[in-house]
Amino acid sequence: MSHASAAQATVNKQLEVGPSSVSEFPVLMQSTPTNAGMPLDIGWVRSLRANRSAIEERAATLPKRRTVKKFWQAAWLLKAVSCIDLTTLSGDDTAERVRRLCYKARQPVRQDLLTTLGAENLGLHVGAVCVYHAYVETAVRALEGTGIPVAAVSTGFPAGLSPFPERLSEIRRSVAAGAREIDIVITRAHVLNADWEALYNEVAAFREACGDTHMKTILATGDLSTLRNVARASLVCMMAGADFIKTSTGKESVNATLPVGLVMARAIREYQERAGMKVGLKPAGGISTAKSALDWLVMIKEELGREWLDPGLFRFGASSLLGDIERQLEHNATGFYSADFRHPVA
Ligand SMILES: O=C[C@H](O)COP(=O)(O)O
Repeated sequence: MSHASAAQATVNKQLEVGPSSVSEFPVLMQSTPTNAGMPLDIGWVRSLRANRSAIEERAATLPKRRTVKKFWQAAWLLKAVSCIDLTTLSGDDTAERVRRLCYKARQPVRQDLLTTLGAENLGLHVGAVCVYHAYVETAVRALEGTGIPVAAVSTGFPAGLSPFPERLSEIRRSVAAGAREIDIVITRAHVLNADWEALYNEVAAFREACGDTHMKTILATGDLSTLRNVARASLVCMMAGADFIKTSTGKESVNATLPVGLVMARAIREYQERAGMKVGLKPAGGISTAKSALDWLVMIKEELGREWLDPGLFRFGASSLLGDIERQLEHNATGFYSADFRHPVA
């Protein structure tokens, strides 16, 4: 067995999964569309309900159901790293910051820590680097030869209110600049007005503009008012061809929460059961601790199964999560916590 296979086997064992396969880890690069979509089924959309108190209760118990400790915790955290869309979406972004982020994306965890954890042969890197259109080319150049895709936020991110033709051409420009993943934002008013046809047509047009490029659909759930709206909007976006549904832009006042994630995960499950297609989930916004990353992974494993614990079907959109995970991995490796400044991201 090669070093990489041995490391793979260890990680898989610690994730309590079946036979080891080196193709499962390091990172799978599924950046081609996975969801063909289907015609809008308005009856199905309107049939979706969400029982807030049951969902909140389930979300509250999830983190207590599985405590992931010691080596098992390190394996789960390495998996979390492979699922991060390492993000910078700030008004003061610079080419230099984006290049530093890309450098971190290639080597997300210090080599000495990986060696101590026996994970030096995993070829670990993050799921993608996520930037504004203005920095797509910079990121593509900085990641050349790594296989790490660049994701661009698009369609008038974060509000999604620029003129429709501009939103379409923004997608096309980012694709032409080399983005392999496009994170679009929906028009929240379509959801709030229950205009499912308008939402479907909008997302289907974005899908077409993306061509073969992987499309993540940001619902901005903090703006959608009810969990029922979250469930219905999730389903409409999947019917319109979203490869991933993503919770938030990171700019709403409430971003990724476990109850919202649960509703979206169940919509994904229902879509798979009835339409036969697998759609990914990307919680984004405010996920900044190793503990919260583990809570999300546990939720995904419980609701969607081991298959979804993979960058092809699950991503964290996060600007500051990686530093805390690396710090926790250092604790796993050495028994000591180090200061935050020892784990800079960009
Ligand atoms: O899509 C990613 C989010 O904008 C990142 O949000 P964050 O800065 O709160 O981690």
